[in-house]
Amino acid sequence: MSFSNVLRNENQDVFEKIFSHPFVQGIGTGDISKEALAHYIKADYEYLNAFMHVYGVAISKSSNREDIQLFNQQIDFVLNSEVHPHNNFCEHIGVPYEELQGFPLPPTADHYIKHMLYHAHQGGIGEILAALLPCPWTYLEIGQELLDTFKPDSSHPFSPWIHFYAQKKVNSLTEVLCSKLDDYAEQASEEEKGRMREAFRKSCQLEYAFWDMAYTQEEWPVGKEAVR
Ligand SMILES: Cc1ncc(C[n+]2csc(CCO)c2C)c(N)n1
Repeated sequence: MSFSNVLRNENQDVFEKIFSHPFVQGIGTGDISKEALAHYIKADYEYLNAFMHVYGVAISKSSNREDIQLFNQQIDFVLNSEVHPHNNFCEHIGVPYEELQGFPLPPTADHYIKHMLYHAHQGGIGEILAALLPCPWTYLEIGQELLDTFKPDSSHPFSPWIHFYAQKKVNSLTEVLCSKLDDYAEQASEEEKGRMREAFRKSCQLEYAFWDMAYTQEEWPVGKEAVR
């Protein structure tokens, strides 16, 4: 079995918890509060900025053009395509996207980006890929699950979001990251593979926690007002 499939299998428990989370199920039923959607968009906009920084660090550690090309393609997707699912949520709640940008991250999203940046700076390309992979992989499977279960048509408020993540392009972006991770895993020591497994699992847990953060509209318990 490939290393990426080992990672996927040993995190089946967390993937299932993500599919059944009330925010994710709410995308399927079309029923989520406007406040939770706005909270999600505010945090995700900043999260995606940090995600591109992680790809930037990966580019700086790349030793060949094939890897640079792969990370560049992922940045292009985040920059130019991921605005579509965000716009779907924004249109639904009737708030312009621009009004939800530039907010400080709540604790869980802050934890998630710092976890990825830690592996970006401390690890090699294999470890960075392991930390990044749950991000497209969980969204691809959420899209596929919601498409199969709810079969949204054009009257469904989140049909564009569901179709976006269930699409072939997200599948191929995930597959290419998996096969690159498998290449690096073949050369990696047992210790390095241990760090990859740890990074992957924590990102899965943080994907779950991110949905929960948006659903509960998590804030810092004290000192929320910015100090300038
Ligand atoms: C918290 C959070 N996790 C995952 C995604 C989805 N996503 C982010 S980047 C990317 C492309 C992979 O390079 C995909 C599919 C999101 N928007 N927010």
